[in-house]
Order: sequence, then structure tokens, then C-alpha cells
Amino acid sequence: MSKTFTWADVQSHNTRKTCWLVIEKDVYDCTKFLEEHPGGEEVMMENAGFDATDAFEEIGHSDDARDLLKGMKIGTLVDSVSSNWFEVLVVID
Ligand code: HEM
Repeated sequence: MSKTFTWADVQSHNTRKTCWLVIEKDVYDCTKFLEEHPGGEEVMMENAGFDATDAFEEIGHSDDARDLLKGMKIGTLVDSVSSNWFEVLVVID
């Protein structure tokens, strides 16, 4: 069975040492890929610990990129709230 994570789990992985991204409802550990990313490390870090679906789709990544992504999947997200809402919850906590 696939591992499940909450936004709290995902958001704690927002550094160059441990960089997770969410695309659709799947969680990806992109740490090892940071230096290899053809689009650079910066754009990945801007999305670290967050939902990168829009950023990923807007670029129009190739099938190769999608294949690479598959290899980085570590599980799925269980929270029903979006990462934006999680941010709000953290602020008012
Ligand atoms: C783990 C997730 C990602 C993977 C596996 C990935 C993979 C790739 C690959 C293989 C390319 C080369 C072109 C292609 O094959 O489409 C690429 C290019 C690019 N990626 Fe990503 N990418 C990821 C996430 C992101 C995110 C979150 C952004 C944020 C905007 C981004 C922005 C770009 C840009 C701007 C390029 C174009 C670079 C250029 O041609 O100058 N990528 N990516």
C-alpha cells in the first residue's frame, strides 16, 4: 500500500536537504533531483513543501519529465485542504 502524508508532513520538507513536492495528490521526494533539474534548483525550491501542480503543468513538461517524476513518488496526500489553506491555519494557530 502507498504511504500517506499530511500537509504538515510535506511542509516540513522544504529545504535543499529534504525537498518534497506535491503534484496532483501525490507526494514526491525531489531532493536528489534538485541539482539535475534542467529548469534549475530555484524553481523547485520555490515550491518545496507545497503544491507544485500548477507550476509543473504551466511549463508543459515532457513525457520524459513525467517518467522521472514517477521514480520520485513516495506516497499520497491525505489532507482535503489545499496547501494555501494550510498556510492560513499555520498563521492563525
Ligand atoms: C519533480 C518535479 C519535476 C521534474 C521531474 C521536472 C523535470 C524537468 C525536465 C526533465 C525538464 C526538461 C524539459 C522537459 O523534458 O520537459 C524540465 C524543464 C523545466 N522545468 Fe521542470 N521538473 C519538475 C518540476 C518543476 C517545477 C516545480 C517547476 C516550476 C516552475 C519547473 C520548471 C521547469 C522549467 C522552467 C523548465 C525549462 C528549462 C528550460 O528549458 O530552460 N519544473 N523539468
